[in-house]
Amino acid sequence: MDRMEELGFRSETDRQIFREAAAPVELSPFGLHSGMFVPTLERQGTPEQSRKWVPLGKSFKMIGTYAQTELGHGTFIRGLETTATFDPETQEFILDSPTLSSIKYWPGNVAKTVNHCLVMAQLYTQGKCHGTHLFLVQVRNMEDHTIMPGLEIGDIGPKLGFDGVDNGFMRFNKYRIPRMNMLMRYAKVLENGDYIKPKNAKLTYGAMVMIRVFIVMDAFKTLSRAAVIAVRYSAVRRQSELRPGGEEAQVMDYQTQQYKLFPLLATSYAFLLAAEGMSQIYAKISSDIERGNLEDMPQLHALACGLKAFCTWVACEGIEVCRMSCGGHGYSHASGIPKIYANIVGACTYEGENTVMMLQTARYLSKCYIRGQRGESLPELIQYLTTDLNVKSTLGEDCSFESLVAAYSHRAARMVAVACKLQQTNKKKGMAGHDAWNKSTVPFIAATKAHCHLFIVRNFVTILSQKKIDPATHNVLSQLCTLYAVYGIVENMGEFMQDGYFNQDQVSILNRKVLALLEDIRPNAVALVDAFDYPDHLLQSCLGRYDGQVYEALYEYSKSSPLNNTDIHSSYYNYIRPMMQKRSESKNISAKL
Ligand SMILES: CC(C)(COP(=O)(O)OP(=O)(O)OC[C@H]1O[C@@H](n2cnc3c(N)ncnc32)[C@H](O)[C@@H]1OP(=O)(O)O)[C@@H](O)C(=O)NCCC(=O)NCCSC(=O)/C=C/CC(=O)O
Ligand SMILES: Cc1cc2nc3c(=O)[nH]c(=O)nc-3n(C[C@H](O)[C@H](O)[C@H](O)COP(=O)(O)OP(=O)(O)OC[C@H]3O[C@@H](n4cnc5c(N)ncnc54)[C@H](O)[C@@H]3O)c2cc1C
Repeated sequence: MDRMEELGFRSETDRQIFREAAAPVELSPFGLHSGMFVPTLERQGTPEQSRKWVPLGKSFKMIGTYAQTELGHGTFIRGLETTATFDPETQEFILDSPTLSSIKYWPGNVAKTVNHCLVMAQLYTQGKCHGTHLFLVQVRNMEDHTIMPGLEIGDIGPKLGFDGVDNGFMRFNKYRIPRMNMLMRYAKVLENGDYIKPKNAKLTYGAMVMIRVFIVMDAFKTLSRAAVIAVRYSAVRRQSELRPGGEEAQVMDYQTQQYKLFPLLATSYAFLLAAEGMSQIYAKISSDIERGNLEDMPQLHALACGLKAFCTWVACEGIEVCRMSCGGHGYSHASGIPKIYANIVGACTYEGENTVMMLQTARYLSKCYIRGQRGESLPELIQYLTTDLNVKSTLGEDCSFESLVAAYSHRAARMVAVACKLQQTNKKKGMAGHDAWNKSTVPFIAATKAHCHLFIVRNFVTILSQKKIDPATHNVLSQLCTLYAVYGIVENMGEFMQDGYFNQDQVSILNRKVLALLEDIRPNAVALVDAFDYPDHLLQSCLGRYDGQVYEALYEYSKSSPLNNTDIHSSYYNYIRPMMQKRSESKNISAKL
């Protein structure tokens, strides 16, 4: 913190980069404080509350986290059971965990680190429940860090990853906080207990929308780091004879290795641009919301949910491909890839379980489809839904950006239409609305993935056609953009071909194009990963070192293994030698027998 002040880091982006460099492998125990707790105080508190609390948070006098999930509920926020009951006599809220399943469970850094939490609880006043709201709760003594009376707090135990984060549990026993500790920017409880409702109940969910936007950038960061490691290692690693009798080949010269890695390299660039595009959309719509214009709130929610789910799913699958493309050394922590995977794969679950998030986007697409069918105007990002589905592809040998975007638009429009028609058929069969929806959610998930895929391809193409980029760089980025789009079609050909959108010649063109692009990208592959400019300190990888001294690094890494501190391990004296002695005695006995 002090070091950031010394360095004059003011922007949150710079501070985030510094924090990542300071804790390159383990996630910072202050990540939720800076990334969720402080921004939520800023966005959900009244101006007075923000003025009072935000400086304390930014100066780390107050260290907090976001405590919403309970043992019994994480996804279904409306089902949360923690209660906050207003007591007009004392002007306090009484927080309580009425059931075992209501115990807060998972909140990061709640176990040992933070002294405050933003707690999501069902608000009761004048005997009526008004749904979930956020409350600022002090959980530890500011003098000696002991747990406040009326609270039970602890760590939830080992996890797949997130080792730097003390995820904890927290139980309230009639725990009192001042009335003014309810975040009251959008909803209020007056001194007499009257409840003033917000313009939209989902404004309370704003913190999660913000983090989902950040997670799209996390998907880029983690996938690109794994790609850097795998591509650099593939340039160093020589294995097997590509030409009989010749020298062992760089594994990057095998077409299969290129087909594994280069589309992931292209995806990394696509996700970086998508994350920047998503952030710009978030900045614009969230500022509209803060000024009271909620018109585009549904569109923001739908886009953030969909991209968060799509990008984390693809990134996690891609990181695993990078690990496996490094052979045995990829499985070692020396590669740096297992830790990258373990720390990002949780993002498919937290901040909104991916399937549930995709269904939120699907719900929005379903409503837009109906509006489109009625001839109503649609937001620009959704206008493809009115695409004429009778049109066939004009794709030629050049696989132009225009023909590729048209293909993705057609695929998404067709799949949304199929899912919506199934939902409508279910209703016509007499199903209740919720059953008609549930019985069409599998096609809706597929359609929503196609919707997100279109956003990323179109965004990549738009940036290449709008931004001023030098011709050489533009040429290489265009190769990556074309590879990302063509690879996506080849790998999902059924969805593009189901209605005969492509003819057989066009399918052959696409299959040839994806292989030709691998050869085009091969000469620039290392330069394209070097361009991410991740320092070795951040990658923490013997395989992905900039200097390529992989075997020297692996040997030094292995020698540093704690098991090498002694030549003979205590297990020999405690177990192996007694076992061997027992065997030899029993052998003598059997020999005598
Ligand atoms: C799944 C959710 C969104 C369901 O919420 P619910 O209240 O049940 O709403 P409905 O599904 O009934 O939808 C009603 C209506 O509201 C719209 N809507 C929902 N959410 C939002 C939103 N955030 N912004 C705007 N609009 C929203 C929805 O589209 C519907 O609109 P209609 O026009 O169709 O009526 C909700 O339960 C949810 O978000 N669940 C996920 C919980 C979650 O994300 N938890 C995260 C906890 S913090 C964490 O995980 C931290 C991790 C560590 C780290 O980040 O490092
Ligand atoms: C590493 C990590 C860190 C976390 N940090 C925090 C934190 O700091 N603060 C916090 O409050 N929480 C935190 N969480 C909790 C996290 O937010 C929840 O786990 C997440 O929201 C998923 O909810 P759940 O666990 O109830 O999953 P569930 O919803 O129970 O998921 C189980 C299955 O049910 C399915 N499902 C659920 N609802 C539906 C539906 N409507 N339609 C279709 N399928 C459905 C899901 O798709 C999934 O397959 C963290 C979790 C992890 C893993």
